Amino acid sequence: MTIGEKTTTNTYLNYINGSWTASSSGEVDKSTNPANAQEIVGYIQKSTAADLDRAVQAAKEAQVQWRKLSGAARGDYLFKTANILEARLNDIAETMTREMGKSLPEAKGETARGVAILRYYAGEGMRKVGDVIPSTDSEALMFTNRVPLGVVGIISPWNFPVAIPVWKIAPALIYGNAVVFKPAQETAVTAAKVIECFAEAGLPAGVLNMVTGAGSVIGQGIIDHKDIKGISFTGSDQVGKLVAQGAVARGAKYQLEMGGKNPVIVAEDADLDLAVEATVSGGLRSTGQKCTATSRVIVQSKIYDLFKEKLLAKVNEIKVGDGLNSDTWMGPCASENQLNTVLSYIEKGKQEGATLLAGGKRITGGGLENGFYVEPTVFENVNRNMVIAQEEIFGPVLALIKVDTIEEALEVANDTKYGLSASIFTQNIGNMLSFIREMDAGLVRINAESAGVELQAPFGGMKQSSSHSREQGQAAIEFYTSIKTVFVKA
Ligand SMILES: NC(=O)c1ccc[n+]([C@@H]2O[C@H](COP(=O)([O-])OP(=O)(O)OC[C@H]3O[C@@H](n4cnc5c(N)ncnc54)[C@H](O)[C@@H]3O)[C@@H](O)[C@H]2O)c1
Ligand SMILES: O=CCCC(=O)C(=O)O
Repeated sequence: MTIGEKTTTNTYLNYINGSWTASSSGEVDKSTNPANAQEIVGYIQKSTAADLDRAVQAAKEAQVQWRKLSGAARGDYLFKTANILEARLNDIAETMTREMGKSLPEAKGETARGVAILRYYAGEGMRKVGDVIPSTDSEALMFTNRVPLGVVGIISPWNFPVAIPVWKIAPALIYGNAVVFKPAQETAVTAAKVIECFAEAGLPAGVLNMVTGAGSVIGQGIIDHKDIKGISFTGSDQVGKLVAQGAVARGAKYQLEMGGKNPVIVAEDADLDLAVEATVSGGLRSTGQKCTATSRVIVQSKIYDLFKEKLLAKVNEIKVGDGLNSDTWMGPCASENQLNTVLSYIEKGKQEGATLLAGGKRITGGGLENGFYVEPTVFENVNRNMVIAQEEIFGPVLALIKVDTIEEALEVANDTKYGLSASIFTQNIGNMLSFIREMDAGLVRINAESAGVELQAPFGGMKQSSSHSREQGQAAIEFYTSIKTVFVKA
């Protein structure tokens, strides 16, 4: 520890074959608080390929019995886990805020979402998994059944450290798979606390394993491991492409959920106060670090000036600070790397000729000097080809783009490689229908912000935002199982 660092630290271990275990490397990484880089939240294992191997072997052995349990019996473990997570909600949410910076109310909301996801998938153990299909042979019975993949590898990002792991682990388990989970190293303490809930629920040893460590070692190890039959990945499109290439090379199933460059269209007939509220919330909550965050604000020229004035008034009211403080609306960027990425995009925007209307700088005063804070930032005079209109920034930066017509708005909205989420504010049914029909995004929202995912509905993107698969709701069964068609004749 260097001088000035403070810690209440615990060291968090890997969870392998039902035991909390130190890495064979003997090395740990530290997880620090982005609101105050001198505070260490915990130490986490810097694992090796040998640790991963042990986890995969344990999962492989445990899956043999796990898949034989009824869906209801597997569901019971998820119900128990949900109750434990609910009882620990405050502690886990606080850890999340300390580890990645989002405000405590948002962290509590996310943890509560984790509880609801567990209950949803616990119930899924009692729902139908197949269909009876008429055979051409009148004496035969033909139907479909679903079988688990075996061992699945789960690789998750740092921005939703409870919800994303849970929305992958819960369906994987309920459909009879065993899991090897690699969380983002930035939020591995929160992840360990979530896994503690599964362990406390008495999940059989080996069914769920967690191995923390570098993406290039443990993530790549999951991609390459011959005994991992499916990989569910959420993260950047650069790493997602590596997952896809590696999985295809060895014939493993894979699922990718990646970035977004999500637009909101504000039509001239929109309720402007609602549109402003949703743009600020959708673009700047969680410091803009949601894959569904609004980053392009496409506004019809007739109401552009009024919308801009209202938007800037709201943005200027935002209170930035430590997410644990009750008056904080927006916390820091999740890491120094993330802060530097955001600042470099802001510089790029200025160089390309966009006009800075608000923010644009790191915040170092008022007790925030040890954190990775950036001002909520708004640009105008952005054209659709600029880097800030094309690349995912993953920070609190809004780019205003003026258009004349809804047709032009849709054309601009679709003009990126991404297609995750999008929203429109309008009262005109024709505009709504055009948007629903023509917007290339996996999630389209009318008169609602671009962020906000419901656990019972399919979630995923079009174009380069995803592998065209869907997570959550009943859609999850498509990834975590294979269909077996059964023909029976006495
Ligand atoms: N579409 C969605 O559902 C969704 C949700 C949340 C975040 N995201 C995206 O995630 C990104 C931010 O998260 P991030 O910075 O953690 O992403 P990232 O791609 O850097 O990391 C994601 C995970 O991949 C691991 N990883 C890194 N290198 C690897 C490698 N070579 N092989 C295998 N695994 C490796 C990381 O350790 C981490 O666990 C953004 O692009 C965001 O849009 C998408
Ligand atoms: O970061 C991706 C997930 C987004 C999400 O869960 C939400 O918008 O609610």
